[in-house]
Amino acid sequence: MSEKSAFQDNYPENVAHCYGCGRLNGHGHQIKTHWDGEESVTRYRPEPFHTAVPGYVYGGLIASLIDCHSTGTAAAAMYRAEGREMDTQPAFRFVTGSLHVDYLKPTPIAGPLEIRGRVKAIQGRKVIVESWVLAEGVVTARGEVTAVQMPESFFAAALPKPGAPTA
Ligand SMILES: CCCCCCCCCCCCCCCC(=O)SCCNC(=O)CCNC(=O)[C@H](O)C(C)(C)COP(=O)(O)OP(=O)(O)OC[C@H]1O[C@@H](n2cnc3c(N)ncnc32)[C@H](O)[C@@H]1OP(=O)(O)O
Repeated sequence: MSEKSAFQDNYPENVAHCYGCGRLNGHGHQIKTHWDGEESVTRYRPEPFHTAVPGYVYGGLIASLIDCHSTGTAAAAMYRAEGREMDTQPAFRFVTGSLHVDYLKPTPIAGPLEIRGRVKAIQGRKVIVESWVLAEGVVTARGEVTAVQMPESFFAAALPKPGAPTA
């Protein structure tokens, strides 16, 4: 069942607001990623305002797509490694420890992009994922992400402290 839903559809609510992949972020990219055998795949259609040089995609968007595609792949890979469905608890919540992107060719803004990923290694709490961006079947960018399972302290650090200024 959850192998058919997108990885991101299974994110618990407290990690479902990410600008790149959160289904609850109405301003975000809301990417959707699925397994395709041993690879993960996301399809995304850039908007005209995602322009860098006219006709080509802004590199920050490409980095964002690689980032969230890869962190989602990391989480899904942990479920696979444990033989668990993605909607079961406890959830494997990941954040980006490092993000590396090589821009190989200009990425045309017309038409859909495909982001594909593959797990390079699962090492304790971290998963290393390599991902690449294809436009019309041509690889235009390649990335590597080290995704790390969030320590419990992550949420505490993210929340405003009682009495702290809010603006
Ligand atoms: C699928 C279905 C359901 C899924 C269910 C939920 C899924 C949920 C997915 C949510 C997807 C959201 C996707 C948001 C994508 C962002 O945009 S996240 C925002 C950007 N990232 C951040 O803000 C992270 C900020 N950094 C931190 O919070 C901390 O530095 C970290 C990354 C959590 C690491 O802290 P820590 O765990 O205390 O660190 P530590 O114990 O020293 O390190 C753990 C391991 O990670 C390694 N590591 C730590 N930092 C780095 C680094 N920068 N580079 C390389 N390795 C590193 C360490 O070397 C160590 O490795 P080992 O020694 O164990 O081999």
